[in-house]
Amino acid sequence: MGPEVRTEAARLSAIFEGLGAQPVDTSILQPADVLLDLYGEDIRARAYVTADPLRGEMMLRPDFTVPVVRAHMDEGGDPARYCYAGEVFRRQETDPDRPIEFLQAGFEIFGGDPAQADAEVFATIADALEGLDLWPSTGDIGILMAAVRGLRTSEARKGALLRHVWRPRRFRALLDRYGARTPLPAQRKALMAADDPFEGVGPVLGLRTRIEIETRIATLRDEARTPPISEEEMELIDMILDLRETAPNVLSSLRDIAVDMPAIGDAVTGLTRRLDAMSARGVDVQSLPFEGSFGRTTLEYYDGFVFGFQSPTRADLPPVATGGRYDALTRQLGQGRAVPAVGGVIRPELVVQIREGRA
Ligand SMILES: N[C@@H](Cc1c[nH]c[nH+]1)C(=O)O
Repeated sequence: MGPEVRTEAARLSAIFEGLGAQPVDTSILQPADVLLDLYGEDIRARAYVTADPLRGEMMLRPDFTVPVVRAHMDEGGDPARYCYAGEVFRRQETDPDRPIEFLQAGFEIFGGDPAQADAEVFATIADALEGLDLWPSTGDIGILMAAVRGLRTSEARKGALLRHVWRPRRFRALLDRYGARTPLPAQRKALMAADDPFEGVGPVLGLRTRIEIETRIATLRDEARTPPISEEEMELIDMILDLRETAPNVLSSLRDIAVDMPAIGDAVTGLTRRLDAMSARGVDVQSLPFEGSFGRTTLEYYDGFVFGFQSPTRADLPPVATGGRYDALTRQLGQGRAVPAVGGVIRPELVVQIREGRA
């Protein structure tokens, strides 16, 4: 890594510190058994995990956010803001040109008004990247979550959809099944119809007990008896997933959708307030892109505003900056306490690479 990269990381840290963020460090080796699940499927597959004889499973930190939240929930008072710069580690499964170890310079805001904090994080990162002509993307996982929670269907279905919000393909498949757009697989249908599913199957082998299997079949039967999600609600969810427009146009579509789906009302008000706060900070909200599905494939702790900045001329590079809101993560690590929180990171190596490519 060249000295320019360290200089760039220091420049970014100085910007965050200038906003009152307290510099923090986290151990490179983190407890995997406690933390790894919080990242979700993608990172779980990409973390470097090792075993320590006394501490159990350890991993090379895949990011700073989770360790910083953990430390804050253990010992910090609200509100608080932190910044950091250091290496994170992620396996690359397919692309050998992507680094497995890279620097992140970032900051996190705990507490305060969520719309203001979202706007501050986004505007600070946009300003820090000024001159690189990057393209922003934004989204809001909270809108889709609110829509799912408001569906007129069983809690079991809502729970399953919420667990898969970050996995678009599985979410789609589940939704289409619940909306009766795809039929039940033949085998499942036969199982549902059988008077005694154990008849003629011989002794119960395998890892699951008979009681576990019976409970699972009862759950599947409940599911099969639940009426399909209405076509009207299916279409509203589709409309949310397909949103891809400037933020003001998305906002007006969402207001229309909220008439038929009042459950997203608060999330839409939150988006309105965020856009106002962003505009007050000089963000060009009129042309800001917003996608209903943005941020659904990365970190599973995001549950509100999400954003990224990408080079339009270097689409081969990963996003230069990413971030988002993760209120629920603070509750998971807070032992009963929770605080609204948002943050973002910039990758100094990519900033230098793009800047040099343009020089
Ligand atoms: N930790 C995230 C970025 C982030 C910081 N704060 C919120 N999000 C990442 O590694 O992509």
